[in-house]
Amino acid sequence: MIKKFIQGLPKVELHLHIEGSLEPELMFKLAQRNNINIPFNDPNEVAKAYEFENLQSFLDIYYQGANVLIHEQDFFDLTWAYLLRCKQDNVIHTEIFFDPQTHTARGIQFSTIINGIDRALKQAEQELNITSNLIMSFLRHLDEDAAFETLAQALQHKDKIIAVGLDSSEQGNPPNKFQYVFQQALKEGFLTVAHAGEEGPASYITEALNLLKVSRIDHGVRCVDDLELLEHLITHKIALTVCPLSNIKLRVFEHMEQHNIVSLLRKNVCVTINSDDPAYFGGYITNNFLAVAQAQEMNLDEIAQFTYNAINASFINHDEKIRLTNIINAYVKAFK
Ligand SMILES: Nc1ncnc2[nH]cnc12
Ligand SMILES: [Zn+2]
Repeated sequence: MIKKFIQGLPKVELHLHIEGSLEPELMFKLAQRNNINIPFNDPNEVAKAYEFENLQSFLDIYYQGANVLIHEQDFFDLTWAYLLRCKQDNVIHTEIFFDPQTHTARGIQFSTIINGIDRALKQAEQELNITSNLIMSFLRHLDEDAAFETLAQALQHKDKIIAVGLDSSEQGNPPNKFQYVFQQALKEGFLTVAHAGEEGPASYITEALNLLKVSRIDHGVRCVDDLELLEHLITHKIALTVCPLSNIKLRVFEHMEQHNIVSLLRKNVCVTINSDDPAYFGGYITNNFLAVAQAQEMNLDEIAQFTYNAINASFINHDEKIRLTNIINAYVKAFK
């Protein structure tokens, strides 16, 4: 019954890297189409290579996979494939990241990337009834000057980007490294988010809140190491976009039974369930819900609360939040 409830539940995703939705089959297709060499013989071999020790061992393979993305149509195809998966999973709204520097470093134009992604998002609103927002993420292993350059490129596409974010290798690359570029992004009217407290310490979460003025924290599971911070998150309703299967694959937690997301939910932290890089971590959003529910017993109201939290933490306007909340209310009522 729980499984059926989760499958049918309308969902909102807030933490998805579009490059992380590149399935091995599409990677192969694009490699052939663009004449790019990849170090695998077939899609099965790719999937077998996805055994990770930590965040860095994943990132090394993830950036390599992105090399097959060259033309605007490639970025469209990548995004469209993800949106079709969203439809299957009953996702009604999604806020996705893209990493422009992964591509501009290879000579791909910023406009090629964003126009392909944006075209798919607009088509999904028309044809699939899925709304979306796009978040541009800076790579934190690069320096702040490179982030400033990327921000300058984004200014021509302000209408397509709602927020800036911060991702890639967390440890040793604290939020304070990017405080001036985030200040500038805020001045330009972008909202801000940041990956913090995934592998890095709770102090990175505090820094992201204080220096980068983030509206929500991506991952943030290490917040439990600082009780004052935990209280702050609860009082100020600051959302964490948690990615359960990612956390297991990257060994943030050893087993799903030990994951702290359900305990955080019961402490009234605004936690949400997301898929991060589903092509690499073995599951889209429904599978993330199922994996948590299989490992830790929850009732239907607790499961639905993840979606209510995601609606509240999303970057849609008040009227849209009410519209989506009513959709969930109707689903929960009909199911019971
Ligand atoms: N889980 C993750 N953490 C940091 N950077 C990422 N880029 C893609 N997935 C990421
Ligand atoms: Zn992420």
